Amino acid sequence: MATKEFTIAEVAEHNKREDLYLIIKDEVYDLTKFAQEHPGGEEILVEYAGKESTEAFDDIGHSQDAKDIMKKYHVGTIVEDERRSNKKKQKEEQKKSSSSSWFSNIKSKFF
Ligand code: HEM
Repeated sequence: MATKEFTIAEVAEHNKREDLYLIIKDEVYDLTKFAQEHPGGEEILVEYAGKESTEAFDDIGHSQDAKDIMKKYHVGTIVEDERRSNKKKQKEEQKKSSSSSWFSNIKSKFF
């Protein structure tokens, strides 16, 4: 089955309780129906609606059960260019973070 590809901006439009998508590890989930049943509560999912939620998901240490449930709500994948696993993008982000060191932050305040 071909999976649908989404841009991050497209997922961001599904940011409401009645229309709730999340990104976890470059995969897109439609949790509109599941949110009410979520053992961690509906509110937390609404808070992350339309957003990248990988760290939040991993930090909780979700069980294998949770990982099985999420497969049911999978609706697609992030387009290759915007994936976190995209090596080119990782390099660009490294560059970005190294150029915003404490020194360049201070420098930019003065010059
Ligand atoms: C597809 C996405 C998700 C599924 C299927 C899911 C499913 C579950 C399940 C089954 C549990 C019960 C505990 C367990 O089995 O691990 C749980 C707990 C929880 N989840 Fe999620 N979850 C999802 C996404 C998220 C996200 C994105 C967050 C945070 C922003 C979150 C926050 C929590 C919290 C706070 C708990 C309660 C943990 C506790 O009581 O100790 N969940 N979730």
